[in-house]
Amino acid sequence: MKYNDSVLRTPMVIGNWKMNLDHRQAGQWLLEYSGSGQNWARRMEETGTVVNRVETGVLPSFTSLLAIHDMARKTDLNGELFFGAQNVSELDAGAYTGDISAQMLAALDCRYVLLGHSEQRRYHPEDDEKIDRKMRVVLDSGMTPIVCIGETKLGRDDGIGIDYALNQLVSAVRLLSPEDMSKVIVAYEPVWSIGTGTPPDPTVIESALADIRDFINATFGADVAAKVRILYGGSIKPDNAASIIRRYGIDGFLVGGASLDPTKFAKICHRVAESSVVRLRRTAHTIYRPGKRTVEEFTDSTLQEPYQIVASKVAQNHPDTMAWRASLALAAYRTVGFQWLEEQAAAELEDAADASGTTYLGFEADVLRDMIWSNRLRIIESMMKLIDERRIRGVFSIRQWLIECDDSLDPDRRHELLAEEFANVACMRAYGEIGHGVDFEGFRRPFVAGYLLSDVDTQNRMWRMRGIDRKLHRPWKSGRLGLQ
Ligand SMILES: O=C[C@H](O)COP(=O)(O)O
Repeated sequence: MKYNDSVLRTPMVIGNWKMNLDHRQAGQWLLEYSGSGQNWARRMEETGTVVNRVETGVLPSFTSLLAIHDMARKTDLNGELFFGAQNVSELDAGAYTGDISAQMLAALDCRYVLLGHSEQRRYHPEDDEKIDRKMRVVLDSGMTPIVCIGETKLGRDDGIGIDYALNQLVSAVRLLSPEDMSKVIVAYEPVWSIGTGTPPDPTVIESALADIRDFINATFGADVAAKVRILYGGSIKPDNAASIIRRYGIDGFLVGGASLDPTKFAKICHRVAESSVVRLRRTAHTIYRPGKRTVEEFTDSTLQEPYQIVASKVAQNHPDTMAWRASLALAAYRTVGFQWLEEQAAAELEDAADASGTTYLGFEADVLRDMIWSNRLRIIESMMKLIDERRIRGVFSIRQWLIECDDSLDPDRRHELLAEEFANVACMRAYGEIGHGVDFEGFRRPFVAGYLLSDVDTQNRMWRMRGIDRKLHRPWKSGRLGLQ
């Protein structure tokens, strides 16, 4: 598995209350959140939706920390909602009027300490050197630093957005060992998006976070890069959370304004939990091509005889179109390297002895599906190669992704569809049903489509895979964002 695979990390949502909510208001917030906030989790459990756990936490002011600490114990939120501080002194103890030490925060059971927030950098003499010392004391006290980085509007206009943020990260983590670094959380917050209601385009966030993770990989190695959670912060609201979290490699949010309202905060957590379903299991069901939303359209425009006829026949025989979408999906898998999928599945199967379930090419269906999922980046790379060689054309994607992309769906409906999609194993069933009558080799070369199990921006990913210098990639400047 690759270090940039989101499935490796638990997503998280952290509310930064800044200088808001005194200790009484904080108590009230907690009561309201424990009512509204937890309902979504229960609802998802009741409907049988498997969700990845979302780690949630708040960063109250120093004066509210004790109240949150005590209240969390009294409500059923203990262990469900964590908390931390918005800053800390880099010094241990002594005559430092107005400072709060890491030891004091640890004694309050703080889990996180926010470091280097742009408002601290702006309104206080918070510099990179101080931040790296703070990082040390926080880690030594057993807490988790959340280090904020992000460019100003000036940096963005100059086209040095992510480089500016990366420089901040370089100095914040320069004293850390790989082991220390793996405990750190990074929050990318472009300063110009904080409190403005205008986050960057999701594809830009995705690209920035990928650059940050690439840097961590290059500096600390792939194991560390796979563990570090990278959050986005800046104007996150319930309305935009879903479209951002579904992008590749985004591990959650640092939420300011919206976290002051417990209901909004809970909704954001809900959106992240829903997305985590998709992040965990993106089974393949759909052939999709931009502008051609249905499989029928895709087939009519892309497949040639005799394969078009085969596909249409399958469709007629399977009014549940999901089934034949799945057949095409599997044809695509087969196109790009079933051999290594089979090899890996075989290795897995040595441990999974139960051969009594549905089998596919001798493999237990769930095992094979998981193999496909966990190796999807490799599949994508193979597909990219085939696209480059012009051996396949079109774009291949997944039904969950389509559902998520469909802005006409209201959140409840989207949730229903995702749950339904997640629950079914049509992919494997369909193959079992129709596998005998279809000439998969026939599907192979001319058309079965290209971009597999991927929610990444095609253009960016291709560049990255080809090792193109990211400095040449200036989405900030050129305004060329997203899928071209
Ligand atoms: O720490 C949180 C960020 O500064 C984001 O604040 P915001 O959500 O109000 O834009």
